[in-house]
Amino acid sequence: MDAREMKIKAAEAALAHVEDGMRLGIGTGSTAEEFVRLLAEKVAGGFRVEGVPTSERTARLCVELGVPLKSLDELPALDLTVDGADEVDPALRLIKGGGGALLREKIVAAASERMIVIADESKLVDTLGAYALPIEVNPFGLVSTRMAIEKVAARLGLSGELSLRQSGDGEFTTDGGHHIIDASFGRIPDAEALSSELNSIPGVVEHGLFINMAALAIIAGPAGARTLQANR
Ligand SMILES: O=C(CO)[C@H](O)[C@H](O)COP(=O)(O)O
Repeated sequence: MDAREMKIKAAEAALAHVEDGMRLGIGTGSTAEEFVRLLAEKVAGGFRVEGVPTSERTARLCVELGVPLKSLDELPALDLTVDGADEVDPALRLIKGGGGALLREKIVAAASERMIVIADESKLVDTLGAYALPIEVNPFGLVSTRMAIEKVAARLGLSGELSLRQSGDGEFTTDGGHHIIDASFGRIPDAEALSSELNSIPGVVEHGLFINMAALAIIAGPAGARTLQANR
């Protein structure tokens, strides 16, 4: 089974949690897109859902495939969000934002009764941090914000390269008009402490640590999909 097939397996298993009439947060990335494709097939067969996309990219795919969309202001409380992740640890702490949508992803997940994460098994780790942590920052005062990130990281015994994400023609810009610093801290032993320290920096708009948000993770490997439950 190749990586795409594993993503499809995870997406299929997540679809089993979606009930007719649900208000759904719809994630971003290649795994979430497999979910959108499967959801669109069900919608074409008469299944009713209303989706809130977590990015312009996801919105475009939903429109193309006929998945009905609403804005989060129109549907401010959602039943379920299904989204991918860059890393998942055994406590279902996540690193997200590889696709640059972490701010809307976190807002949508927080507005949802439940979040289900779907991923292939390469995303499952013992400790978060091998994947560089995306930190969404306001373009104003970028150098000061970067220094503040280095300072809080050092207080927690973390260091590593902070690189401003680039796209083809300059700095990568998120759907909200911000930039992303990818922080290669390596192992993050205390994700909760890093999360609250980063939240205290004014120029940090949001970061990719999702803690106490996912209720279930559906992880697909060559033998099929298995479900991990959060112990809360
Ligand atoms: O957080 C994300 C986007 O901001 C994605 O969920 C994450 O990057 C995983 O993407 P993929 O399913 O393509 O591996």
